[in-house]
Amino acid sequence: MNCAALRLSFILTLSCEDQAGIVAAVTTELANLGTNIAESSQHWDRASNRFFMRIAFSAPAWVSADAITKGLAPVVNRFGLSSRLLERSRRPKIVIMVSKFDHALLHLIYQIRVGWLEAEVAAIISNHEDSRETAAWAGIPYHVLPISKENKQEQEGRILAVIEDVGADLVVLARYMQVYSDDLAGRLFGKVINIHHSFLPSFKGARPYHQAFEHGVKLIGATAHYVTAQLDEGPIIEQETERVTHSMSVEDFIATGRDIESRVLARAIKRHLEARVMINGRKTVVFA
Ligand SMILES: Nc1nc2c(c(=O)[nH]1)N[C@@H](CN(C=O)c1ccc(C(=O)N[C@@H](CCC(=O)O)C(=O)O)cc1)CN2
Repeated sequence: MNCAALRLSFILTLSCEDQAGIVAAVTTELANLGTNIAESSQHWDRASNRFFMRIAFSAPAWVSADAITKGLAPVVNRFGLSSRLLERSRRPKIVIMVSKFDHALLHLIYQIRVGWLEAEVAAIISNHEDSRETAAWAGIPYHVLPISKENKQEQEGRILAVIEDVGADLVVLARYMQVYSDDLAGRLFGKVINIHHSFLPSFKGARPYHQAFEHGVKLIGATAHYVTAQLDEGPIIEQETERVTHSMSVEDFIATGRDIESRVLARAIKRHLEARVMINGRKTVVFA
């Protein structure tokens, strides 16, 4: 009999103030629960004196998530752990938000189709009609929610309704060019990833390629980050840059940037969905 068929996969992430004995206590309890550890990563952040850990493990099918949570409770209380247990039995659901530029959206659909990104696109939300055909081709529900200064609050309520209706685990802003209100950004903190088309913290806000072009930069880049009320200042998850030269136009910057944006966003989502990203104040810990 294939023993792997009778096991469930979990990921445990935890953080706390650094102190001795955390790894030993956690792994001992996991062993007592009959689990097999497949991957373990740790990081002590000197600046904040906080300890971060990510453990991927499998458990016999009769060991439920509740049993693991109960078994770990004494360790959680002893060390004051902030912990999260993720069961990897179902594909995570994502909602992708897009405006007019669809390169990042198309790249995500492709990476899911070829199996590199394990996720289900439960819905696409846009403030424009431009990606309706793409959604129909991919068999994904498409919600057009036009936005204006007058209807912003109502439109954001409809965004929330879609996210809640489909049970989204993550919202992806794939060049969605509208600023989330402080309320929406706050309510969804840690659950919304944006791709900004610059090497942050340079060139926040609108038209970063034009800003970069005017500054005569020799590198352009893209940054995937969690969305916060402070525009393009959320905890950074993934970045990449590429060289540019004086002979390139701003249109060349935009064309070069499309591939960088798509790759960076896809890597950030993959790492988030695998619980490899832990928020550490205004920064992140990203376990490879
Ligand atoms: N609260 C937040 N909302 C959003 C963030 C964020 O970090 N926090 N990221 C943006 C994406 N973005 C850059 O990556 C961005 C989007 C829009 C603008 C902007 O100035 N938009 C104009 C309208 C532009 C248009 O309609 O074409 C505006 O809102 O007045 C700047 C940066 C997503 N939201």
